[in-house]
Amino acid sequence: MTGVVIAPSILSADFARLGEETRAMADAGADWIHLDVMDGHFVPNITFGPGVIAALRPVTSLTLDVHLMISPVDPYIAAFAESGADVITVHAENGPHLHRSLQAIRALGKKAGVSLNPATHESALQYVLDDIDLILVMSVNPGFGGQSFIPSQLDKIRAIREMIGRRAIRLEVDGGVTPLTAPQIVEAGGDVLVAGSAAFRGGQLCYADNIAELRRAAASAGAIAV
Ligand SMILES: O=C(CO)[C@@H](O)[C@H](O)COP(=O)(O)O
Repeated sequence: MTGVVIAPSILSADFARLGEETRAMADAGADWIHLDVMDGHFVPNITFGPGVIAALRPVTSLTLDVHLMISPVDPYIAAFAESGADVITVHAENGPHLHRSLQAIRALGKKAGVSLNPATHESALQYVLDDIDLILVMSVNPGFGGQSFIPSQLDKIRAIREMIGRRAIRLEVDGGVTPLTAPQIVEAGGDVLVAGSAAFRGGQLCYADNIAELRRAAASAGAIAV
């Protein structure tokens, strides 16, 4: 559980070359690959399904961190588990049976995550804390890359870090993560940084520098006031 994980979001990759982009990010020093699954219903955008994740599985041994922004989610959990996902995250806002979804993910041998939209209070996590491996704070409204970090989410990250206590739960933050916001996020308690635009900007020749810059920024947390 030590160290900050850098997880590039392939939402910002060149979709015509997803395999090559995933490999390039792995070679550039990424820790995990974050995959945003969107259905055009739970969020106003559509991306890809388990077939694409299954196609990327042989490309890298890095953790495939799958964020399901789909509703309903339960009928698709098994397909995403079979696709080779390592972590499967569902939304607390996604229906009345969050606990059941988390049980289903763990029963399939995968790590289970819960995500909260920016307007959702952290108390939604209270009764599932012993059923999860990861909490994902959306620091933008989900659907698109390139949005600005919503500062109010720093208080939520702090509150969730308190709630986690000594449990082995990763606290992931996604949306507007850049070398400027990363120190504040880590200072507040985030330990997995999902970055789309900041990781992929400039093309493949820049990926190693982009990852290194995010890592340096995360490591500088503590040297700043928030
Ligand atoms: O899930 C999402 C957006 O819904 C994110 O993973 C974005 O891909 C992050 O993009 P940037 O804000 O880092 O550009």
